Amino acid sequence: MAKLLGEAPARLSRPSISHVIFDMDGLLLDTEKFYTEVQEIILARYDKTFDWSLKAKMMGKKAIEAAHVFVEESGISESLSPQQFLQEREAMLQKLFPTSQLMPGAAALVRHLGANGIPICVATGSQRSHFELKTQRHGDVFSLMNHIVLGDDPEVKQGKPSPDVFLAAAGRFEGGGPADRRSILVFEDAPSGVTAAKNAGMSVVMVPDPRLDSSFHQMADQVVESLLDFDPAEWGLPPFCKD
Ligand SMILES: O=P(O)(O)OC[C@H](O)CO
Ligand SMILES: [Mg+2]
Repeated sequence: MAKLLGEAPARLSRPSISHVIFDMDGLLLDTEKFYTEVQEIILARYDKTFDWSLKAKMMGKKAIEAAHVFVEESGISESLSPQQFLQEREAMLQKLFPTSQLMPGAAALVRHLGANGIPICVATGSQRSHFELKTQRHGDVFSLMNHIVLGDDPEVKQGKPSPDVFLAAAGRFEGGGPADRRSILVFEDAPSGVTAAKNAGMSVVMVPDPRLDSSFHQMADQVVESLLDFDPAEWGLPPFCKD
């Protein structure tokens, strides 16, 4: 099976990458499954099914923005407000988040780029309280980041697909980051995140969940099945050492 799922037509003009920004949920950490699980439980109470077309519209967004999508798109806004939805899922999420695991290939890629002096950071829609719970067992990886920009950062006025979180992340690299934003490579799993990175003028590798409709792959510059399949050398980044 091909590990490279897609390639944008502009492959030959691919820029050389100097800086890397990682998304967190569903990209570095396997936390998207927790959101799916609790949202399935909540919708089941209304005799409704949580499916991947709704998931695609929610993932990557700030909590309150995703909550509006959830109650409106599922047709339960008369019974449950976005705020009530967030309160209800919070208790379940707080139990699940500390069990978060790294996605395949995440630790190796972060360590490789860090060891080779590539400036790296995280840009997530996740709020600080959730970030702390999700990363409590993964300080060794997250401590390698130059900085981490969270969804409740004052500079992030709007969540993804707004470019705010990626522009804030770029601006916090030494010297304000590279002038040519295309030389920043963003790793993302969510449609809203890929759009946000493109809105910020950056290059994007998408690592989508296989259940996500492939029409969402189109905006990404490259689509891979797993971080294990990413080849840094294709982007002018230091190559992995061959054993
Ligand atoms: O994918 P992230 O890291 O931007 O997180 C967004 C939400 O917390 C979950 O969809
Ligand atoms: Mg994500």
